[in-house]
Amino acid sequence: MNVEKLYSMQAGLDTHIEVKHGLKEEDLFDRKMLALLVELGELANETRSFKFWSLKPASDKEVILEEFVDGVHFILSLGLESGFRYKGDQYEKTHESSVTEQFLKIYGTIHEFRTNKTSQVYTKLFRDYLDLADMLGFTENEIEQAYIEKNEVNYERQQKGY
Ligand SMILES: O=c1ccn([C@H]2C[C@H](O)[C@@H](COP(=O)(O)OP(=O)(O)OP(=O)(O)O)O2)c(=O)[nH]1
Repeated sequence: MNVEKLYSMQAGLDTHIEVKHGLKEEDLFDRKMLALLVELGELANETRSFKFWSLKPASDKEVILEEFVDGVHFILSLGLESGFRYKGDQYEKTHESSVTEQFLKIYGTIHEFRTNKTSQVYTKLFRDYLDLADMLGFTENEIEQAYIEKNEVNYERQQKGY
C-alpha cells in the first residue's frame, strides 16, 4: 500500500471540503475523532461480529470494505490534522483473538489518541486498524483500490451539494 499517495489524496480531499464549507481556519480534530468512532460503529454493524442475538450473516465483503475505507479516510485525515504520518515500516501483524475484541481495542486506541496525541499512539491506531483489515480478509491492495474509489465518490458528493 502506497501510504504516501493516500495521504496526498486525503490532503486534496480535505482541503476541497474545508474550502467549500469555509472551515480552513477551524480545528476539526474532535469532529474527525467522533467521525472515526461513528465509522467504526458502522463497520462493526456491517460485520455483525457482536450480534449474538441474530442469525443474519455479515454483509457482503464489498459493503464491509466500503465502510472500512471510510475509517481509513478519517485516520489519514487525523494524521494530517495533527502532523503525524504512518510510515509502514517494521509493521508486524498481530491481533486480538476475535474481531469483536479488535474493535474494542481500536475504540480504546482512539480514546488514547485523544488524551495522548503522539506519533506513537497515532502509529498504534493505524496498525490496529490494519490488523482489523487482515482479520476481515482485506489485502492492502484491496484497501488501496477501495480507498481510491471512495475518495472519488467523496468529490462527486461535494459537487452535488451533498
Ligand atoms: O474532512 C473530511 C470529511 C469527510 N471525509 C470523508 C470520509 C468518508 O469517506 C466520507 C464520510 O463518510 P460517509 O460517506 O459515510 O458520509 P455520511 O455523511 O455519513 O454518509 P451517509 O449520509 O450516506 O451515511 O467523507 C473526508 O475524507 N474528509
